[in-house]
Amino acid sequence: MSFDRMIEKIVETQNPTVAGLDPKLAYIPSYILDGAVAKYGKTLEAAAAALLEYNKGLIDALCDIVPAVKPQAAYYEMYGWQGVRTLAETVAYARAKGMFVITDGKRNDIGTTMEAYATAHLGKTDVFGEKTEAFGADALTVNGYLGTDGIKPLLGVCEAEDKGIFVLVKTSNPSSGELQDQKMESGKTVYETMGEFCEHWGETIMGKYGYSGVGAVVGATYPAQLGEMREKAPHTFFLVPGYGAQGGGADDVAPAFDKNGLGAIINSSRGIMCAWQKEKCDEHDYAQAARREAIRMRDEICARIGEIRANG
Ligand SMILES: O=C(O)c1cc(=O)[nH]c(=O)n1[C@@H]1O[C@H](COP(=O)(O)O)[C@@H](O)[C@H]1O
Repeated sequence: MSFDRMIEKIVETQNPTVAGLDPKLAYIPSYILDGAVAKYGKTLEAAAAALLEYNKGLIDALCDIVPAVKPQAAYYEMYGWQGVRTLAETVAYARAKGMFVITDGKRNDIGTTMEAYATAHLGKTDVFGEKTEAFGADALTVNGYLGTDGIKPLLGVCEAEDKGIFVLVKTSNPSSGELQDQKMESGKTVYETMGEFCEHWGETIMGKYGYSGVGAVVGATYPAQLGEMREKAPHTFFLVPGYGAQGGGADDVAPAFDKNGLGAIINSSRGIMCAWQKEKCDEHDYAQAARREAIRMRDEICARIGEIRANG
């Protein structure tokens, strides 16, 4: 019902980061692609099989040092139902390896439809009287801009199934300020107001470490807002994308953490997935290159957190 399981995983691995699994065929070594095409031809089935093999390699290489993965649903939907099957298989594989799985779906709709999304990704679907996990993630990214009735159905599922949600508050993209930075009649910005909603929505699903099961997405590309929101939303755990490929670094993400070095999990997708291409190493070494980048990222961020804690 909260992010306690994720926090415990972060503490166990001493690593407040999440590896994004946003696979594209262009990132996948040719030996994997060739094998899939030899088996299935140039089909969606082949693409989906290649994605799965690539993801499994990454998960195997990361699962003992990185607490969580974040597959972004769009990269799987791009390959039709075959791709969506790979999403489900990726979630199951990562969970079986002990990783906390955040499905990045950014879902949003009216209450009754959100109930269906909540059931699909976090809950159990009623199949002829039998309750079965459909996708089975641990957390889901959602858009809260439809208001409370869109979020409420998720809270019930989070409480019953020990799951969490991350609500978009201040996104990492260049245009995020167009709407999110606007001042409302209250004098507060839109993102600040959404942060207040997160604090409120989370009240009924508080965890033992002071954070609720309602987290917020706040981008690494806006460090000042990260620091502002850390103060204003003290019970809201942050998912922080924008490190690496979007330009964010350790200094930028540092304000996301509380005085105990908790409170945030930093995502890198392309930075980790494409490390082998950046390194220009042998393609068979792609997963170990991802591991090297994940270790570099962890050490850089942990060193920065250590400095902050040392300086009070
Ligand atoms: O919800 C997200 O994860 C998200 C929110 C946001 O504001 N910005 C953002 O980049 N993301 C996601 O975080 C990932 C960033 O990927 P990289 O830029 O490759 O590290 C992608 O899956 C994005 O969809």
